[in-house]
Amino acid sequence: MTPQDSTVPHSPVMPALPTPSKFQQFYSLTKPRVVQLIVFCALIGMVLAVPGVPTWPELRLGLIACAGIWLVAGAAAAFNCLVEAGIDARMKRTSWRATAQGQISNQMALGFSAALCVLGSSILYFLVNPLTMWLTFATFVGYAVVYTVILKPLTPQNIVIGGASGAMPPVLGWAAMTGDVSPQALILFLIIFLWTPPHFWALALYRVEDYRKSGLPMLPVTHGNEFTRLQILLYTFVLFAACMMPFIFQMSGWLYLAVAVVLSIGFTGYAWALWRNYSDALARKTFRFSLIHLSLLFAALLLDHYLI
Ligand code: HEM
Ligand SMILES: CC(C)=CCC/C(C)=C/CC/C(C)=C/COP(=O)(O)OP(=O)(O)O
Repeated sequence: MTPQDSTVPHSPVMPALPTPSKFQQFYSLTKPRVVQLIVFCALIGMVLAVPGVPTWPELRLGLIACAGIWLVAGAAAAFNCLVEAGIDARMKRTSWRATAQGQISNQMALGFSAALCVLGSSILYFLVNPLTMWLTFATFVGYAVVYTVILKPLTPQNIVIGGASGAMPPVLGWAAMTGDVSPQALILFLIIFLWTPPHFWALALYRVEDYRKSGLPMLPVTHGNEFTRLQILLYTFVLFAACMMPFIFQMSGWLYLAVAVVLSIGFTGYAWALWRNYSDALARKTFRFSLIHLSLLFAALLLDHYLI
């Protein structure tokens, strides 16, 4: 059961969940599952940046960089929870958050976010390299300030432009290992960038009432269900092409290609089915499939790099 399930009002069958500990409350502000996938994508950037099997110093550098990126990404997520405490309180999906419930004060959340950001940035600056620190810090600002504070309340294209910060992890991983940003890393950036709109809009479709209440100009609220479904479909087409790029540009082999084709057909298939015949249940499945798509796509890059 997820925490948001506990917000079902006065359910006769659902016993109240025990109040989470202070540690759990702070930890959940870092959006752990999202950040896990973010760090995994950074890890794949690291793996592809190093030809063959990594040496022990490379492995150690990679693990340290993962820790630094993890901390700064968690800081960005916590800052988002702080800024959006009022909005989160209005939405069923997010109303359980400790900041929304007032269990963690604004000062505490700010201090927590700042501490994670300073710690993570210091690790990256002193133990990895300054370029990775600056890129990761720019990503923090991109998500915490540009997306959360400026774009999200301003335009339905918020997640498209803001998605650039979510797409940065492979670039950060690559920079950590090589001290440089390469075109190959930018291909991985492009894949996550194009994946983000169908990922988010599928969720926004079946959570549309939440977003209406929030007052945020999310696409299904401003442009309706049908237009959003069309956008999802179009993005999955372009994403399909982008997912072929690692093979075309010889960053991967046949294993990746086979997995990428199957996953892309799956994602486009969901988007097509959603376009033809909408239901909340299908939108939910499409959102869930987006997570499988990105996770397996990047796992295939890893396997391909080592096995073939
Ligand atoms: C601006 C970009 C993005 C937006 C607006 C967005 C939005 C969301 C939202 C609203 C959820 C919550 C779903 C729920 O509570 O049921 C979610 C879940 C998730 N997102 Fe994203 N997302 C973005 C980018 C990313 C990126 C870049 C990644 C990873 C690389 C990612 C990975 C995930 C994962 C793993 C979940 C599931 C979390 C869970 O099950 O608790 N998202 N996303
Ligand atoms: C330094 C670094 C790598 C930073 C990564 C930034 C980051 C955490 C990107 C993930 C994007 C994300 C959690 C979107 C959730 O959307 P939302 O915030 O609109 O969702 P909500 O409604 O659940 O708050």
